[in-house]
Amino acid sequence: HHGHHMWPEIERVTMEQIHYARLSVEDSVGVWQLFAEEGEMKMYRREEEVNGMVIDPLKACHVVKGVTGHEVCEYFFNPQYRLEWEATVETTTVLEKIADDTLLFLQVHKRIWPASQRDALFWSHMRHVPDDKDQDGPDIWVVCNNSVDIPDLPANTGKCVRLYLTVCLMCQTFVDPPKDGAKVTRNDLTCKITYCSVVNPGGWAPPAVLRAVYKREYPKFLKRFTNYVIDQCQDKPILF
Ligand SMILES: CCCCCc1ccc(-c2ccc(S(=O)(=O)CCO)cc2)cc1/C=C\c1ccccn1
Repeated sequence: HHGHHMWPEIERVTMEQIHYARLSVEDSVGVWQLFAEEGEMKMYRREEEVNGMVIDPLKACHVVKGVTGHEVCEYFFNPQYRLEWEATVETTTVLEKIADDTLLFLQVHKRIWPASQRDALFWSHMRHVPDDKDQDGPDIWVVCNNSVDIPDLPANTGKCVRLYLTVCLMCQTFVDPPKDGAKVTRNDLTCKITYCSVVNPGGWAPPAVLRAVYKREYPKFLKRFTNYVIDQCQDKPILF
């Protein structure tokens, strides 16, 4: 797929998003505001507007037992599972298979009153990156979703307002070695999940409405997704 015309952007954006995902909220530029906390899940946002439109960057940190980062990324990336965990998506279509690990999606989201309905056109790339810090560090799996403009699929021609997103799901897997060389079981697995997103809603939507939607929807979104993965994996062999 390195010959695909989108590949240089895919490579650049993916590596840039991994960099941002690895920054802890403490030492990131700008003030992160903790806006939701449920058990191990902590959700932060920065309040940012671009010409009157809310584009609050979001960073969610979560720790989940019993699954690997590869499994979490597989269920996030693979379109066949999408509608089972994504409650705000009405339709999802793969327009192009850029590579085995890279797809082009057109996605229509459910309308959220009082705003108009949104769609999203984005590439999605899944990648395994060895932790360059220390060789025996946890391996990292990521899925990066990034909006693209395609002349043949112009924005805002139908019923939907085109939203623009950059999303990164980064997962680090930690294995607690079991006693005296016993087989690793799911109880020995811990997955540290960092979900970053910047969404430009496209057309104007009242800032208070958008912030209320995100405050309500994002915690539900991440909890529903991670519970779905735990449920799907529990009686399956571990995918490292
Ligand atoms: C007024 C409404 C404006 C649009 C709201 C909205 C914006 C973005 C998105 C969204 C959320 C997750 C992704 S993804 O992580 O890439 C996975 C692929 O689907 C892509 C897009 C959705 C929604 C609509 C509701 C909403 C808001 C948060 C969380 C969940 N739903």
